[in-house]
Amino acid sequence: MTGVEVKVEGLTKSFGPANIWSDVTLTLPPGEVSVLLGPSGTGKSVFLKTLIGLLKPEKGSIVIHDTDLVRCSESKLYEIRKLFGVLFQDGALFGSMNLFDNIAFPLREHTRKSETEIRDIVAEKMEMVGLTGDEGKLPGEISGGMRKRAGLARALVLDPEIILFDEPDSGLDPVRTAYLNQLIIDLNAMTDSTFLIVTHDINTAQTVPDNIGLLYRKHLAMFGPREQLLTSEEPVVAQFLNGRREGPIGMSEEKDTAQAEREMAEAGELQGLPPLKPQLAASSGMPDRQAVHRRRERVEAMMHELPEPAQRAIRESYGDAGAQWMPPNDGTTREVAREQVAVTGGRPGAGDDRPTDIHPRITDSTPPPPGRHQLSGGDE
Ligand SMILES: Nc1ncnc2c1ncn2[C@@H]1O[C@H](COP(=O)(O)OP(=O)(O)OP(=O)(O)O)[C@@H](O)[C@H]1O
Repeated sequence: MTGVEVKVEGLTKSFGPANIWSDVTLTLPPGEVSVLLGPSGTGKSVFLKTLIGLLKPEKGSIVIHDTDLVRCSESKLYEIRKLFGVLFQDGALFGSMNLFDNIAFPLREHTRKSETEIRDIVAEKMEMVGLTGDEGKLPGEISGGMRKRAGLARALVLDPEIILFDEPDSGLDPVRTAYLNQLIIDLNAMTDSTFLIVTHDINTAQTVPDNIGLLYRKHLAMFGPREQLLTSEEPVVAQFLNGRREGPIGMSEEKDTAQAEREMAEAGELQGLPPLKPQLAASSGMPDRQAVHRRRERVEAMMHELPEPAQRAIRESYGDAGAQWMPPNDGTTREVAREQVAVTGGRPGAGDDRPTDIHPRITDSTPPPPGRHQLSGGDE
């Protein structure tokens, strides 16, 4: 099942007089993985809760399958909510139920499936997250990483078209986070669902998503292809990606502009961004990630809107083949560039006839990731 597009327009949310964010507009592309970043307290969790209709915004719309969640009836909202799977921070498992019953819970609540069907579905989802054999364990008897994976199996059990992850990496060590990130990419390859991940983990933001958004100063400061944020020269982005004190983000709120500018000037040499890391690819043996191909078409169409560093990074991420479809920097039109692709095998000016790969996988220089069967390793 392919994930669905989520179109958010002009969304504004306040609690009483306290405005959390205003005029948030973004589209989660179907089946792609998006990450939402932002300093603590900027309302990322509130955004997730608003998306699934648990909180009502004052303004704006959230359109899924032609239905505006903000304005639809309660019964329609109930139906639309079934399209969502949510992984809460702690997995949100029932402490007194074993993993099987926890994962079976949404099926027993929302469907009329027989116990035999439920057993098969639960077994399938537990296998997907590497928990086969742990059905009888209680949440209190397993590690935090396993609880996250059990929560993920439960989020998957109704075959959702959209999966929301609220800080999936919180409380996990870097190694478990790396396993979980690989699992997220593999699940995306298996399900082709639309993913939105809220995280503070810079490595997750650098290596997992196709798109990144940043909530800052009560607005969505940015949302676009991962390379757009990861190469952005905005001070707030540099501060966030480098985890520094110097910059516009303060301890409890944003600093005033004068103080931030003073600090930035003093720490001028710290302005740079960390090197761009390659995006994780699905593990070997996994289905091809369909989102990679769709995203490539989509990014091609919007290339001219992106800043030059982002364009360069995208081109580089596709390696030699990137020259095949990116508008060249020499003023040649896209049509001419396409002709050059046809004639020269993709490198304007190159006359050889090396074979071309129309949809090469995003390059990933990391060692081959673990297979599903290994995911439970080391968690006990
Ligand atoms: N139900 C509520 N009623 C009133 N205020 C709320 C409610 N839920 C959240 N808030 C406020 O909204 C703001 C944003 O909270 P939220 O948890 O979404 O931030 P966040 O960006 O997810 O933070 P963190 O990164 O620390 O998890 C906070 O000031 C919080 O106190």
